[in-house]
Amino acid sequence: MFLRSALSLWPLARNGTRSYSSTGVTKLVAVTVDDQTGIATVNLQRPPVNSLNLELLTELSSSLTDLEKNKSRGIILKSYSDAVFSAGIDILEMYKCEEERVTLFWSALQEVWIKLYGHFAPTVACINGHAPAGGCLLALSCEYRVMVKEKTIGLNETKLGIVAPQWFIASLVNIIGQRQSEVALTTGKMFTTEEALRIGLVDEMAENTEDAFSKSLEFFKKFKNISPFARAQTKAFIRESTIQALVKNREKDLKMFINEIRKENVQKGLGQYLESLKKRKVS
Ligand SMILES: CC/C=C\C/C=C\CCC/C=C/CC(=O)SCCNC(=O)CCNC(=O)[C@H](O)C(C)(C)COP(=O)(O)OP(=O)(O)OC[C@H]1O[C@@H](n2cnc3c(N)ncnc32)[C@H](O)[C@@H]1OP(=O)(O)O
Repeated sequence: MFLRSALSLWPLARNGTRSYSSTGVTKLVAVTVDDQTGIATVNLQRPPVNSLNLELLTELSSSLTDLEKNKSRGIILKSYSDAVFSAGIDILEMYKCEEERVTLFWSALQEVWIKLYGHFAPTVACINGHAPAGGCLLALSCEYRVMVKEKTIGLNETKLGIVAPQWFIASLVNIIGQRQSEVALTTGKMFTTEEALRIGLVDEMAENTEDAFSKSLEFFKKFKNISPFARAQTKAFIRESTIQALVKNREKDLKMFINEIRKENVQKGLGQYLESLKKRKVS
């Protein structure tokens, strides 16, 4: 009954799923909701590597708001690409950036993290490709991670000469603990899927995207006999202090980000990193 009335808020059904985008035109984020289960698939689709720019984050943020309003039964976050889940922040948002745009950009990233980390329904990252830095952050924000074999994941910020903000760090520490996080963050370690599974950074390994998706769906079955309210409130209690640490310091965090990326040595490093990306290829 509850499911029916919640789902009736969604746009027209098509082949057992409902698709929508908050702008009415699907662009960088496509959301489909399964009619039977009420589970939403949020597909990131910004070629070539789903790097996170202002437009993608703004769409993702409003999709998350819609899913919260429409009482989705769960979210699977995945990529349109079998190669890359998300390449993290679009370096062009940090390199030679205008103050107004970078302010909007960082605020949108904060907003997405707050909404995803605190989403009331169960969330799964179906990591069907590489997930460095901001890509890893999105995966860490979910409750469960299924990752396709032979990909890589990690917070590699120090390799770019930048510092992962406290909320990135907290998201990692809450999953793999302080010691493992310290080593990983200070060395900018990118874990293979197999390594990530061993340290609990991901929960399951999959053969391919299809396998990852079906394993992601299985996660929701764990809550079949659990009260949705009890589940959601427990999640909120567990995550509250981590979320509040950013919510209370958003302005300070924004200023720190802008100060940091404006430094001459950081700008130089980002420029060199962009150049090196253009020269190299990952198999
Ligand atoms: C005191 C502290 C206080 C505050 C904090 C201050 C500071 C800042 C914290 C900021 C946090 C940043 C987090 C980030 O997310 S930074 C981004 C890090 N991302 C990466 O390092 C990933 C880089 N990319 C890759 O490793 C590979 O591209 C990848 C493995 C994802 C995919 O490889 P593949 O071979 O499939 O593709 P490529 O040929 O490499 O790439 C295709 C084209 O895309 C361009 N590209 C890739 N990644 C990015 C990116 N992140 N931003 C912009 N552009 C990107 C790449 O150059 C290719 O372009 P073309 O050559 O085709 O033009």
